[in-house]
Amino acid sequence: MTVPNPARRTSPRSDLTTPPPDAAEPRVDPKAELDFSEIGDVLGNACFGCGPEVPHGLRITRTGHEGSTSYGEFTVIPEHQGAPGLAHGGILAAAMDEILGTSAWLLGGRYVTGRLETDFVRPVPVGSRVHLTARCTGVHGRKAYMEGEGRIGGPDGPVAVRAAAVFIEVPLEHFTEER
Ligand SMILES: CCCCCCCCCCCC(=O)SCCNC(=O)CCNC(=O)[C@H](O)C(C)(C)COP(=O)(O)OP(=O)(O)OC[C@H]1O[C@@H](n2cnc3c(N)ncnc32)[C@H](O)[C@@H]1OP(=O)(O)O
Repeated sequence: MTVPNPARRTSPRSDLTTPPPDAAEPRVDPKAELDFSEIGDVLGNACFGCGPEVPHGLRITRTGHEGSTSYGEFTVIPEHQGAPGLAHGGILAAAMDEILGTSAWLLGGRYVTGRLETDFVRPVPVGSRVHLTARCTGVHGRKAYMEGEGRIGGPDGPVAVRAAAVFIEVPLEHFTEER
């Protein structure tokens, strides 16, 4: 297996996903926190990322949070393959989108992914349990800057994927208007 060179893989962040100097510190909304711990499935069960019974979905379990840092896990199943025996990169990006979106949710607004940048650091074999972490690095207007990583086998396992993103706050109509 190819060994990644950490010196060349410091961060997926670009200027677009780096908070500006005058960004505010993230503040967790107590009501969103309540959603996280007591409702969990507030968005329904159809989500490809976290729906517990979506066929071939990621079925990510949110395992906890500390401030805006959130944690989750999922298992790579054969239907998540790209190259034989290995997770598809799009699956790993979707997993990062989900956990980054979870941290954005904790801020209390309704956020959608505007931009998602991903570094694929090492291959992830089918059967792996992937441990996801995400956090908010700053808020500026409607923009929430996010970053996170996925590790193989445990919270201290080797990093397989890193992501940085900017999420944009949207009104409720974003989800309800007819298109
Ligand atoms: C416990 C339960 C947990 C629940 C946890 C739930 C987890 C769910 C996770 C899944 C999340 C998703 O996948 S969401 C689905 C994927 N995403 C989408 O479908 C979004 C599609 N795109 C859009 O609808 C739109 O482009 C928007 C809303 C993103 C932006 O449009 P807009 O509202 O007109 O805003 P606009 O004026 O263009 O931009 C507002 C500001 O954001 C910046 N901005 C906009 N787009 C970008 C961009 N790509 N990259 C950088 N910056 C951007 C602009 O420069 C501007 O900055 P400034 O001028 O203010 O400085």
